[in-house]
Formats: sequence, C-alpha cells, structure tokens
Amino acid sequence: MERVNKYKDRLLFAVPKKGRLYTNCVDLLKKIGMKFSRKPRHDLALVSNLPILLVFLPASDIPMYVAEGNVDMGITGYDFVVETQVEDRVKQVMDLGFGACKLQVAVPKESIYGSGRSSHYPSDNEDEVDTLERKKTALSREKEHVYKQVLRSLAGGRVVTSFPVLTKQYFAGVEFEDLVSLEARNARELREKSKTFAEPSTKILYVSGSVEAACGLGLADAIVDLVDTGETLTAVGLVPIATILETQAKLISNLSSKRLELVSLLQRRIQGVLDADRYMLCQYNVEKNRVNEAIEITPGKKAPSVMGLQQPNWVSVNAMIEKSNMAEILDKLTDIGATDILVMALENCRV
Ligand SMILES: Nc1ncnc2c1ncn2[C@@H]1O[C@H](COP(=O)(O)OP(=O)(O)OP(=O)(O)O)[C@@H](O)[C@H]1O
Ligand SMILES: O=P(O)(O)OC[C@H]1O[C@H](OP(=O)(O)OP(=O)(O)O)[C@H](O)[C@@H]1O
Repeated sequence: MERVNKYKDRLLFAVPKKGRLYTNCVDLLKKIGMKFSRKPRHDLALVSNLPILLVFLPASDIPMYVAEGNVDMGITGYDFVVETQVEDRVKQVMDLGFGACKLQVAVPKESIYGSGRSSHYPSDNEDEVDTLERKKTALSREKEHVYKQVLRSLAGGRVVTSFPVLTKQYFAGVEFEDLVSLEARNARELREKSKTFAEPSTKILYVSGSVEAACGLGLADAIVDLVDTGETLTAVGLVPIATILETQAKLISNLSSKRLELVSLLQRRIQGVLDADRYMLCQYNVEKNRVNEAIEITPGKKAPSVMGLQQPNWVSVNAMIEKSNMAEILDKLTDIGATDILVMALENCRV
C-alpha cells in the first residue's frame, strides 16, 4: 500500500479490493459520478473530480479501519461490521441493496435424515391435517422441531466458520438460552444476551474461506457460512438449519470524521442512484372525469403532475411509480380507460 499521508486533504474511502462486493461497489461509485481508474495491483486510486482517495482493502478489514478513523468511510458487508464488533463505533449510513445473503448454520443432510430425528412431529393430530395448507404448516413445524434438535445436538461438537465471534455468541445462546429469542435478526440484541452466557462447549474453528468443504473433509460437524442461493451448500450435501444474521452491503463512516459535508454529499448521491433503481416514471392519458381514480392509482412521490391535452375532456398524467408494483399499476390504469401508458426507467434522480 502506497503511503496516504500526502493525500491528507482528501476523504479516504475504503472499497473491497476483490470478491463478491467489488464489482457492485465500483459500478455504484461510477454511477454517482466519481471519475477514477485503478491501476493493476495498486490499492489506491485518486478521484479526479472530487477530493477523495479510494483505498482498496479486504472487505473484512474495512469496519476496523473506519472505526479507528484511518479512513473516513467505506463499503462492506454488515456481517463484517457485526463480526468485528464495531457496530457502535461506526455510523451505519445506509444499506446499499446489494450483497444480500444470510449467515447460516448448516449440517450434512445425513445428520438430519439419517439420524431417526425426522420422525413425525409428536403434537400433530393426523386426522386434523386434512387440507394442503394444514399439511404444509405441520411439515414446517416438524422441520423446525427437528432442526432445533440437531442444533442442540451440536453442543460439544465442532463448528467451522470464517465468523468465529458471531458463531461463538450464537452457540453460547443455543446452549444456555431459549432458542427462539436467538432467531431475532437483531445482532446487537444477540450480542447483549450472549454477554451473560458462559463459553459454549461447542468447539468453534476458524477457516478463512471455502468453509463448505469442512464437513466433507472431516474437520467439522457443522459449518456457519454466508448463504445466498443455497447452491454452494446443496453441491456439498449440506442443509441450512438456522439463520444467525441477515446481511447486505452497507455504507459506513467514522463517527468523528472531519469531512461530514462530503460524507453527506456522497450519501445523497448514492440515495439518488438507489431511488432511480427503485422508481420509474409513468406517463399516460386519461379522461378528465376519471382523474381522481387515476391519482389514487399513481399518487406519485409528492403528487402527480396533471396537464391538459389538445383534446377536450382528456388530461395527461406524469407520476413516479415503484418498479416492484409496475404490472399491478398498469393493470389498474388500463381498467379505468387510461391510454398511451408509457413507463420510463430513470438514470438518476433526487426525490
Ligand atoms: N453468496 C453471496 N451472495 C451475496 N453476497 C455475498 C455472498 N457471499 C458473500 N457476500 C457478501 O460479500 C461480502 C464479501 O464476501 P467475499 O466472500 O467476497 O469475501 P472476500 O472478498 O473473500 O473477503 P476478504 O477479502 O475480506 O476475505 C460478505 O461479507 C457478504 O456481505
Ligand atoms: O448460496 P450461494 O449463492 O451458493 O453463495 C454462498 C457462497 O458464497 C460465498 O462464498 P464465495 O463464493 O464468495 O467464495 P469463498 O467461499 O471463497 O468466500 C459464501 O462463503 C458461500 O460459499
């Protein structure tokens, strides 16, 4: 790493140097107008149109650099923020909508199906389980019951992970506290609770990558790893039995950064890009006497703009709509007789 001292006047922005978050991060920074080019093997890149120096670091180290103030801000996975135990020592500026996955406990499928544990859940009355819905509920209760048993049976066993802090806290909880409360997504709550627990008897072993290989190689009875599609687990015959944390990429900043104005400028720009991804611009024509219904269907962010048309009794309406509701909105507009409905993607916006 080149010395950063000569760039003291710049905001230092940490970006994952490789891995799952790298491409999304670089794309996002380009979309918010940062002009930079990273030379091969260089871990620093000057932004030519803003007083910013990009510092490319391992994603797992970024929370510590931001908490200690060696860099002003950075992008990393929330999982690393919690694992590094700096949740209260950094400002969690915003979720970035990519890098979403879960930190899960997984075991070889034989530990579930080959152990006789998957016998029928005892409290279900078979006569009552007559509808498909009831069957589904009964099955999922049975699964939950069996998974809890398997989880508890890991006490004294070996669990391999790249997240030893979170794993230890979780298994301490499994052994010493009511399991249900541990399924809370709130990592802070989990940490607070675990302070009162003793050391778990489960042995937590650290590996830096390819965690999924540990059971097959005989190092582990279970693993704790990040899971998105689940394909990696399936490929090696593992089944997820519990979720410790839900995570996604986050923008974080140092609590006492001296460059707060630039931090909030970047936050606003990123929000603009995220909103542009979330919303679309919808334009259509509708008869004047149905305009109130139209406004109810597309209320816009503040309000839709309604303009006259060169045709009596018709108006043109412009409104932002959420991408996720687009099909439903277009159906409803068609139902009230709207015509010439156009939906346009947004490149960028401030709403
Ligand atoms: N399968 C996945 N789907 C979505 N996001 C993921 C997935 N795996 C990991 N992530 C997110 O990306 C982050 C970085 O994961 P990755 O496996 O790329 O680490 P890495 O670049 O090898 O980290 P390091 O360089 O610090 O060892 C994780 O902390 C998590 O937030
Ligand atoms: O559920 P899936 O969609 O299959 O994704 C899960 C995999 O992704 C991550 O690893 P990555 O591929 O980033 O490499 P790594 O194992 O070297 O960390 C994670 O550690 C899993 O192995």
